[in-house]
Amino acid sequence: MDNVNMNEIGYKSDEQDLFKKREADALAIADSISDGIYITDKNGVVTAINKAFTEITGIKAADIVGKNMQQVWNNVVLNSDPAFIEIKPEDKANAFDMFNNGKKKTLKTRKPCSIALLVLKEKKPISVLTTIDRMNKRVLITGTPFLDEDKNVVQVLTIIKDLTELFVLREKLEEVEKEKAKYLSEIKNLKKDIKERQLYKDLISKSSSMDKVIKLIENVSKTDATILITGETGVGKEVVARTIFKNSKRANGPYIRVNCAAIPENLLESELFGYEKGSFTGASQNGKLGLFEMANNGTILLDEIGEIPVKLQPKLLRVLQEREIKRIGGTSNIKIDVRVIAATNLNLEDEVKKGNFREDLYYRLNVIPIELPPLRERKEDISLLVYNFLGKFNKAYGKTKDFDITALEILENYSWPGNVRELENSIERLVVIGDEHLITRNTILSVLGQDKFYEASTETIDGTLKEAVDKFERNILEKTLKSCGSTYKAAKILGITQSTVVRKAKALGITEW
Ligand SMILES: Nc1ncnc2c1ncn2[C@@H]1O[C@H](COP(=O)(O)OP(=O)(O)OP(=O)(O)O)[C@@H](O)[C@H]1O
Repeated sequence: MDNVNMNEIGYKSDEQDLFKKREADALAIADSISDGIYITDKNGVVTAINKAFTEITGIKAADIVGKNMQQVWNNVVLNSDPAFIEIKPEDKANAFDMFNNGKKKTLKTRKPCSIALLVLKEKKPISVLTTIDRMNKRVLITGTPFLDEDKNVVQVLTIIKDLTELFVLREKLEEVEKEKAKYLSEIKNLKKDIKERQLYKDLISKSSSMDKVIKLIENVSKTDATILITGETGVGKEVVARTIFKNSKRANGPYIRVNCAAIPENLLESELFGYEKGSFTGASQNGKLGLFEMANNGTILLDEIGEIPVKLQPKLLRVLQEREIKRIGGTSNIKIDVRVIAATNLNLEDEVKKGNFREDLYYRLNVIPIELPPLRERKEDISLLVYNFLGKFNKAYGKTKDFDITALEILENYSWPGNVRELENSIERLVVIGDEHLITRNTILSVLGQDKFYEASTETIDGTLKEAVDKFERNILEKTLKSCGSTYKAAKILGITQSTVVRKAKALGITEW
């Protein structure tokens, strides 16, 4: 610990001896502790500092010892510290929280000044939290007065506790806590997501157009409204109907699917509405429960509704209007509580115009229309469907097949006229056929047929055969080069040499990929 020559500050020699003796021990102890210490006399002159004081404040003994704190403050400290936050002695243990909450104006802030001088003035212990900017430190400074018998301050002991590391740790802890909270909420959301997706697990999609459909499904599932699902063959109309059923309050009731196109016209009526015993030649002696009755308290899907014979349409209209059926040969009406979902790949408005479908029945069915877009209009769904089907069929056939990037690209670019059904069947074939682990573009072309994937190039071409062939070649070469990014890889995929790829690309004017 560095201290001042006692003569210089006016101590008598016997006082000096006593003082020095006592101090010698105290100073040795002071140097060994990690808190910064400085002592000022009753005039505010610094009489001693310890080593930690210099380490924490950067102020050397020569700059401070023997000098008045006001002078030191003016020369060294002033302008470097922001406002002091005063901490009551009893709050010192909670200095961290005090500092963080200090910005909340609940704590008294003081104009930066020398704590020793402040203690001299106010004659009481004072603690402040502040920063020493030039040392990049956060500190708790506590000044304690030593009073004589007349309550005059004879000395001030100021201790500077370096809290920087603790603050850094505290901040890190807070960051970790925040991260933890973020992850916990993410996990919660994920679980919620998975739970929600569970309801839609049969309906795989990520396209925005299918998102809209899912939103609509969510909204209509909870109602009993009649729904008409339209869309090309294989787009997933049945999947949507089943999803609505599973999410409805009728989920525990029956779900009956009737393919109106698959049942012969003369049988459809008895299938739908049932018959009383002996009501017609060949009828069962016990009569028969119709599908509407079987679906009571549940849901009936009238698939391929566009195919329902005109003769039967008034009877169906009556069921929708009155919510009751009459069995063939029966005399009484039977009340039924069935939610009706109809699906078709025909344009029912056209069928109405052609006279094949009753307009009133169309309106009764079309209360909530759900139109499913064809797969070619939601290409974003293809990769997700591909990998889902790949997983499904790998599991089913005990395989571990995978697609390479060129394979996925060719699948994404195909127009899939048979929609998801065609895609699903294609993936099944690709998994079943062949032993190679990796399904490549070539595998697809050979298993599923070249022609179908080159349909885009079979459009009518004006010009000579050579021009048509060139266009076709350029198309294939360009796409392959773009998808794999190298002439070597393209050569491998297309089954030609790399020099042929380079020569053809040059001849066909393909310069970038
Ligand atoms: N979004 C989807 N996610 C997963 N599988 C789907 C999806 N859409 C359709 N499928 C699958 O595709 C096949 C055809 O679907 P679905 O029978 O629902 O089509 P559809 O539109 O009713 O066809 P159709 O008009 O020929 O009756 C089914 O095996 C079904 O599981």
